[in-house]
Parts: sequence; C-alpha cells; structure tokens
Amino acid sequence: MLSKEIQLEVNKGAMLPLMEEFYTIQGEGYHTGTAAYFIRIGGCDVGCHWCDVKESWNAELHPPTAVDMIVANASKYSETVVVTGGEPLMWDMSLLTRKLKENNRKVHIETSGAYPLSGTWDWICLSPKKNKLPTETVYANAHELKVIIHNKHDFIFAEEQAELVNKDAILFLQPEWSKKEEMTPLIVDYVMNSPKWRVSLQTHKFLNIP
Ligand SMILES: C[S@@+](CC[C@H](N)C(=O)[O-])C[C@H]1O[C@@H](n2cnc3c(N)ncnc32)[C@H](O)[C@@H]1O
Ligand SMILES: Nc1nc2[nH]cc(C(=O)O)c2c(=O)[nH]1
Ligand code: SF4
Ligand SMILES: [Mg+2]
Repeated sequence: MLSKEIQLEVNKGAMLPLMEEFYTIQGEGYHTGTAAYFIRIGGCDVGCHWCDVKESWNAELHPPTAVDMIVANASKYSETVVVTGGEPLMWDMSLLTRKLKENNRKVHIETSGAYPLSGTWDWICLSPKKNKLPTETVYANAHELKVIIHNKHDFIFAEEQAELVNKDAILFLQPEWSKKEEMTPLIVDYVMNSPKWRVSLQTHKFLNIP
C-alpha cells in the first residue's frame, strides 16, 4: 500500500510506477531503426495472454518515481523518448509529457488505447486489443495502428480496427513473437494483396537488444 501522500502524487501524474528505462533502438512500427530512450511504466489490466512483458502488469511491484527524475534521466540520452508499459494511459500522462516537451524531447507512446488519451504526443502508436477495445480519443489521434497477428482471425480484427482509426493513421501488421514462423508468411501474402498495410517486426529481438 502506498502512503496517502504518494498516492496523491500518483493520482495527479507527478509520480509514476517506473518499471525500467533504457536507451535502445525502436524495434517496431513506423520509427523502426531509430535511437530512442524507453520509459516503461508499470500497471496493465488488459491481459493479453501472449504479452511479452507480463512482469509489468502489477503496478504495486514498481516504485512510484518522480516525473522530474524520469525527465532529467531521459533527457541525458536521446532526442526521442518512447513511453510504454504496461499500459501508460492508465495514468495521467499530462505532466510527464509537458515536462519532456519543455526539455525539447520528441515524445512517443506505445498504447493499447484502452484508456482515454492524456498527455501531448508527437507520435501515438495504437496497438488495439480484443479484450479491452480502444477509446474514441485514441482512435482519433493515433499516428499508426499496429495490430498483432497471433492467429488467422486477427486479420479480420485488423480490418475492423482500420475502419475505426482516423484515416491518416499508417497501418501495420506485426506477428506475435511465439507464432512468427507460422504467421509471418501469411502477413507477407496479406500485405501484397492489400498494400494499405505494412509489415512490422520486433527487430530488437533479432538484434538481441532491449
Ligand atoms: C508490451 S506493449 C506495452 C504498451 C501497450 N500496453 C500496448 O499493448 O500497446 C508494447 C508493444 O508490444 C506489442 N507486443 C506485446 N507482446 C507481443 C508479442 N508477444 N509479440 C508481438 N508484439 C507484442 C504490443 O502489442 C505493443 O504494440
Ligand atoms: N527496442 C524496443 N522497441 C520497442 N518498441 C516497442 C516496445 C515496447 O515494448 O513498447 C519496444 C521494446 O521493448 N524495445
Ligand atoms: S495491453 Fe500491452 S502491456 Fe497490457 S497485456 Fe497487452 S501487450 Fe501487455
Ligand atoms: Mg517490447
């Protein structure tokens, strides 16, 4: 249990449960291959059975950390900061993004969109999940839609989500890691038949970097 004082700081987004932070190469989606500092915020209740960071789910395991400290650290490393999780939109992102912008950072988010949008973002990557669908604010503001393909039915889900996202969003299909041998050839065929989609791979896992 957090003390009342710390809980208040978390509620207003002045402290966030920080799981880890690392400087690496963006492995996925539109900005693949570019250097970025990642901030991983704990807490997620979406429950994807194939999630590759289940350790992030329980927010109580990750220490509430002052946003000022997160921003000071991140700004040392990279022009671009990617906020991920867990599900970062479970928390109020306003203060974190305002302070990163004051430090002239480009601020990106990786989100399932399951909670309303908070914060000001240069790039929003929406990766929608069937178990807890995105909110309207995230569909309206996403710059890219990245749908994970774990089985054949996920192509139908991808088309449904493409109808709901704003028309400027760039569309990606990304194989779920444990099914990549089976799903990647299907994605390749799918994209050649329906070239509004692009392929996204988790390239950091091939490079053995975080
Ligand atoms: C761990 S999530 C954290 C951010 C947010 N909760 C979300 O799901 O977008 C970061 C990205 O990794 C993707 N991802 C998670 N597990 C994956 C897996 N096993 N294979 C492929 N992509 C995965 C998610 O869909 C998301 O795009
Ligand atoms: N290199 C690298 N790129 C990423 N793109 C999205 C990631 C995430 O977990 O949100 C991720 C990650 O964990 N590592
Ligand atoms: S929404 Fe993101 S963090 Fe949460 S379970 Fe799904 S992939 Fe993992
Ligand atoms: Mg990851």
